[in-house]
Amino acid sequence: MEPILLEPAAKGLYGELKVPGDKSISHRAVMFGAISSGITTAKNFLPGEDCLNTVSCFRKLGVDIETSGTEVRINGKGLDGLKEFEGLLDVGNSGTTIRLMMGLLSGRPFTSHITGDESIAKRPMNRVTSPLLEMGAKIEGRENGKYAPITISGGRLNALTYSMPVASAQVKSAVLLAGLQAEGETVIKELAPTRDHTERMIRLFGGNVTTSGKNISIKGGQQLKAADIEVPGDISSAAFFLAAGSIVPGSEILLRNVGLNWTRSGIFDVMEKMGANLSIDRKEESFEPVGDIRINYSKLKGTTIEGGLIPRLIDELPIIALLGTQAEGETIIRDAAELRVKETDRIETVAAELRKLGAQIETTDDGMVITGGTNLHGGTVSSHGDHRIGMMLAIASLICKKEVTLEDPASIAISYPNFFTHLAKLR
Ligand SMILES: O=C(O)C1=C[C@@H](OP(=O)(O)O)[C@@H](O)[C@H](O)C1
Ligand SMILES: C=C(OP(=O)(O)O)C(=O)O
Repeated sequence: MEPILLEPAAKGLYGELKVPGDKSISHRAVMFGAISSGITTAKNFLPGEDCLNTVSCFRKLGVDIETSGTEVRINGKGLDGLKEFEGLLDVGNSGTTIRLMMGLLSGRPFTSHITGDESIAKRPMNRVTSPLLEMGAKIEGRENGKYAPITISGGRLNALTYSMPVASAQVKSAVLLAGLQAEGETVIKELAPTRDHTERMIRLFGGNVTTSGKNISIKGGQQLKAADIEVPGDISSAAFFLAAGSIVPGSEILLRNVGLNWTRSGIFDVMEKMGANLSIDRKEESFEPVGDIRINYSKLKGTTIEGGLIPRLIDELPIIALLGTQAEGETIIRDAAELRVKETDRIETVAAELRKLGAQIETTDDGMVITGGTNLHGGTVSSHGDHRIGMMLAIASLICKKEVTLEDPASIAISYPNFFTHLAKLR
């Protein structure tokens, strides 16, 4: 796709939006629908490229899945309904798809080959390979199973007690999906709480998983039953408009039906600490909490973001860095080395691209130090194929003195296909 020219905002952003369905929950709706028995329907499903790749992989594994816009119907035949696919299962750009599928396919009695794009080929898979090997799976990949393409010869698994070396919902979910098929009880010990959509979904599908402090346990041999799901709006997508509303003077934006799961809502803690004018109207809770969020422009102040807060806002750190450039004083991000192994090295990409617009950001091993109160000028920047970097830069362009040319804007469709239509609605 051609670069796109983005004009600064002439006035405040105003209006209301329903952001698309949550990416993490959409992936899991397809996966759990596929391994349960009966018809699962998901409404407000995210038709972004990552989730469509999950659909395509499960179709290849023999699951009948119908999609129509944001509605998906999955005809699950239980775990045994998955059939060997001799070709390549291609996850595209989606880390969630490859890592969760590795856990699931480790317990299936056939061989699977999983691959993805250039970015996936650079992301570490050993964090998943290693507990799965301990459970008895046979996994091969480049550099001793560290990188995709990955080949899994699945079969009987033994339960495992696993202390996670990183705070990662993808690793936790992969081990849970393997644990669901293993002999005995698998116990996962988390370093810090990470998103708990897998645990919630297992319960919604009639399974049993227990959480006690940082320990999560699951017994093998459970059969899951189909469920009907209404996917909440994605808080990680909402975050771009929360940021826009709080840095473009005169703005007032209402975001409806956004997921408010505590394990994902660290962005609220940070924005409140920065002095953002944010109010949340919580709705009655279903399997995931949802509500409406109103944001008004206000002056921000710098803050420090670290420790257990990081996994609760990991995907929001690029847009939080932009907030930091506009706040009074310094904003410091620490303990976020995980950013280096996302779609791009998000510490270096955020800093390099925002510097092109005039920001002052120093990178550290595990974060950034962002100087506040900087005026951004125009320029040419790139998403580097990373959807969150692309959206962050598009929001930055609103407060730039001159136009911004954004290269590789197509990547935004990975998680937010109608992002530019929504942005135009608010202008
Ligand atoms: O489980 C998930 O759906 C996700 C977990 C996070 O990754 P990690 O588990 O690698 O932290 C997050 O960054 C990703 O966007 C989605
Ligand atoms: C890191 C992300 O996704 P994934 O790991 O699924 O590629 C993301 O969406 O920001």
